[in-house]
Amino acid sequence: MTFRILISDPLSEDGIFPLREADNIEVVMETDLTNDQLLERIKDFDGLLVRSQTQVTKEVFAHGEKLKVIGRAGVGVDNIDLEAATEAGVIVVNAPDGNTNSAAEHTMAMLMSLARKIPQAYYALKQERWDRKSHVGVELKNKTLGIVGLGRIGAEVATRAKGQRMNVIAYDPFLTEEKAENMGIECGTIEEVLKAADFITVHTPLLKETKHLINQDAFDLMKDSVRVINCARGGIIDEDALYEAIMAKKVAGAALDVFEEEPISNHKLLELPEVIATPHLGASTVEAQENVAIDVSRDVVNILSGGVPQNPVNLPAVPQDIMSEIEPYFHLSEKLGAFLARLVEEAAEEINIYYAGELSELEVAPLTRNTVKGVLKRYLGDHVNDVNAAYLAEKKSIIINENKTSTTKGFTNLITVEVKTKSETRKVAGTLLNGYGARIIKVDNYRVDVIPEGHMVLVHHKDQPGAIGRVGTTLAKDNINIATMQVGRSDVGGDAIMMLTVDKQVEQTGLELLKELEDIYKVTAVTL
Ligand SMILES: NC(=O)c1ccc[n+]([C@@H]2O[C@H](COP(=O)([O-])OP(=O)(O)OC[C@H]3O[C@@H](n4cnc5c(N)ncnc54)[C@H](O)[C@@H]3O)[C@@H](O)[C@H]2O)c1
Ligand SMILES: O=C(O)[C@H](O)COP(=O)(O)O
Repeated sequence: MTFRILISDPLSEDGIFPLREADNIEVVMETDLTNDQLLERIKDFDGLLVRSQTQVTKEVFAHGEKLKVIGRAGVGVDNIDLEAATEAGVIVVNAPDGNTNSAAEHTMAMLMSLARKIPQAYYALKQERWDRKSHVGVELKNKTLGIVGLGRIGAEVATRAKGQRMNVIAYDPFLTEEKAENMGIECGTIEEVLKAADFITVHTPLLKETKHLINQDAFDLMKDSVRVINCARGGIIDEDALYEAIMAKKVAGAALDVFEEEPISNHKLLELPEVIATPHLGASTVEAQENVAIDVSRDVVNILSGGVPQNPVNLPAVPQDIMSEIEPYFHLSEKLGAFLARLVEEAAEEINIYYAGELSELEVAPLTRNTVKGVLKRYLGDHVNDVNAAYLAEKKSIIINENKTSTTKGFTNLITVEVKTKSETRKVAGTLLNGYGARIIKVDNYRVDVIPEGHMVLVHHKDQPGAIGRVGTTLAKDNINIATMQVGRSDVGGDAIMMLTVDKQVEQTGLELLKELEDIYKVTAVTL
């Protein structure tokens, strides 16, 4: 099978070699598509690679029926509708590390340009104006830089600012006094940072909480003649409030690489001599572009070959060492979920998963997702995958519980899945036998030993002589060969089950005949 990948923003050709080298991937680069053209084109593609320009909207997912992966060659994913991606079961990956250095260097370039009015002076000179008076700057040495958001880029900026002999004070919800001390900077609340700084630079993502984080109230707290820099995302600084603060001489200068609307055109801010700007160039270096294209291409190849991505955005990342420990249980966990979903007659309201033995020591969240996927496929079809299983369960108000215990009743590992519906609770348990693979070892309270594969028939009956024979004869009349049979009973003459594996699927008419037999309560066919 060949997977088709559309690249809709300019990406480094040198960086996409992992895609070019993959035998089963065809790359198409079309970087001038309008939104409507993208909607038309996307239906033919399994993957889409973008930077910040392409808007990956809900409609893109609605049209992209074959889409499996969106790769963001960069950090910010605010141009991608993550909820729509998750709902559609499309995994989103990004490249969070590759452009950190370039973005930090660009921030420093903007900081210095702002302090020394280099763009304004250059512009005057280009216009043949030898104007030294209007372009007197300020030094960075001994000034305080306030950093809002001390993640990858913020921390790199802090190190560089210290190199300029600036004092640095930062606010980040995850910044501790101890970490700040180790970095040789000060840790403050956002108010303390805003009040103390001569220069303020923001390095948060654009989120609901950070939208207009720097607003009129924030400007009011700042020192007079403060200078502000935004090389993170347009919208973190309220552009209208910034305009007013510059007009009121509260803010002496602003350096902007990003804007609330991009591309920006004719904005009143750009007309102010205090404002210097670049058109979202923070990551635009040869090195950063190569790095992010390599990282994201590798993840796309990984995903399309069934592997685990390094930088998933809408799926919790699982470290490789943990993944290799739980990988052998993936098949079992999904089959248990799928098996159980066939046994219940109504929609699941609660799924309880119990991990025992050596599994109780492991990070089992990916197995839980896999089990839930197995259950939900019964109701929602192949559309359910690891990315959207938990999301879809939540949307359907299905409660998921994950439990661990070290006792295993003799098995080194045991997964028990219980599904509750409005009127019944059913459960199934399975284990991975060293060297023999997956086994279902219990159905409800009956002990069995069945490979969870192929066609099965589960018969609930009364423990009476002749019941087994009647089932065998009826199946034989339907030309169904029984491969294996397990029986279990609660007590002599009481309730019992037969678990048959058969060579071909028993059709509905065959099931009806079985159900009519004497002493038979219930018959369920399961194909895994
Ligand atoms: N201009 C560019 O071309 C360019 C290039 C790369 C990254 N970026 C942008 O830079 C920003 C930072 O990127 P990064 O790689 O450092 O991300 P990161 O995730 O490493 O760091 C973001 C930090 O912001 C902090 N944060 C979140 N909410 C906050 C809040 N309300 N107040 C204070 N801090 C808060 C987080 O705790 C985190 O430490 C992102 O918006 C990214 O899209 C822009
Ligand atoms: O979030 C990012 O990585 C930067 O904003 C870079 O965006 P770009 O890939 O469009 O340059």
